[in-house]
Formats: sequence, structure tokens, C-alpha cells
Amino acid sequence: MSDDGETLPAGWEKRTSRSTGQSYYLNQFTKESQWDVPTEPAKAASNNKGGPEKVQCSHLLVKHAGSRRPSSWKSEEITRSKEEAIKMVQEFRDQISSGKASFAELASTESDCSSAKRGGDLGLFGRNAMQKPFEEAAFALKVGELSNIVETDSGVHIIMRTA
Ligand SMILES: O=C(CCc1ccccc1)N[C@H](Cc1nc2ccccc2[nH]1)C(=O)O
Repeated sequence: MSDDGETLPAGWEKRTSRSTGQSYYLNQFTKESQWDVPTEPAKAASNNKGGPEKVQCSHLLVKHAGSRRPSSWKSEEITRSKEEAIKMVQEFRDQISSGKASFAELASTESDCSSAKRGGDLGLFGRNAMQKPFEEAAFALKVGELSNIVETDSGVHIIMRTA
């Protein structure tokens, strides 16, 4: 049981981000943190079967009316359809692939995530930190590679692995 009555699975600790005030959750074994409320007991150090422990990625997110939080720094109420969001992200992806615009430039003006302020940079993260579809896509990328369109509960993303 943590201070505010929320019962967490064994091995997790609830923390508050000093920079954003957002709650996050710390695995007491691996010291890895994640935004999402854990639903399973914390795993001990993962026996890494190949692939990186952590990756650094930037992303461009376009939210839609069905997004988990249909609001962002760009728009107080986001009402576009998922189909419209997919069309927009595909156009942004084409502009980046053709060299017409840089990832950071487009993410900074077009992304519905607060990471837009950092050109879409999410920093370094390990497994179990992000929603699964995002994690799987991010860990499958080579450094410098641009993902296809990825859908999560937050909306529609493209991801660039930077480290
Ligand atoms: O959760 C956040 C903050 C993410 C972040 C991490 C590290 C540095 C800066 C931002 N923003 C959400 C939108 C969102 N949903 C996501 C799902 C996966 C990855 C990044 C995401 N961003 C929102 O704004 O609704």
C-alpha cells in the first residue's frame, strides 16, 4: 500500500516527477521507471536475450477523438477522427523520408505530446516504460531508422530511434 491508498503490485514504488509533477512507478529491483501504472509484480533484472537494454527515441504523435487524453498543448479539445490522424501522420512521414522536413522540426510544431518542446525526444527508456505497441516498434528500430505508423491508446505515432 502506498501513501495515497493505491495498492501497487509487489516490488513497485510510486514516485512523482520533479520536472512535470507526473506520477511514475519505480521497479525496486531493476530501478527502471515507467509512466504506466504497473499491473504485474515487478520483474527482477531482465535476462536480456539480445537487443539493447535501453533505446533513445523521438516521436511525433497525432491524437484523435478516441485518444486516451484527447487534448494537448496544441489543442484543448481534439475532435479529429483516427482515420484523419493516420492520414496526417503518413503525410508527415513522407515529408521526413523525402528530406523535405526534419523529424525534430515537424515534431516540435505538429506533435500532440509534451515532448514536442524537445523535438519529440523522449530520452532513454527501457522495456515496460511505454505502451507495448510503442515499445515493440521502438526496440525493433535500428539507430537512425524511422518507424511505420504505430497506434497506441494515446493516438497515432511515428518513431525515430536516435540512440
Ligand atoms: O505521456 C506523455 C509524456 C511522454 C514523455 C516522456 C518523456 C519525456 C517527455 C514526454 N505524453 C502523453 C502523450 C504520449 N503518449 C505516449 C505513448 C508512448 C510514448 C510517448 C507518448 N506520449 C500526453 O501528453 O497525453
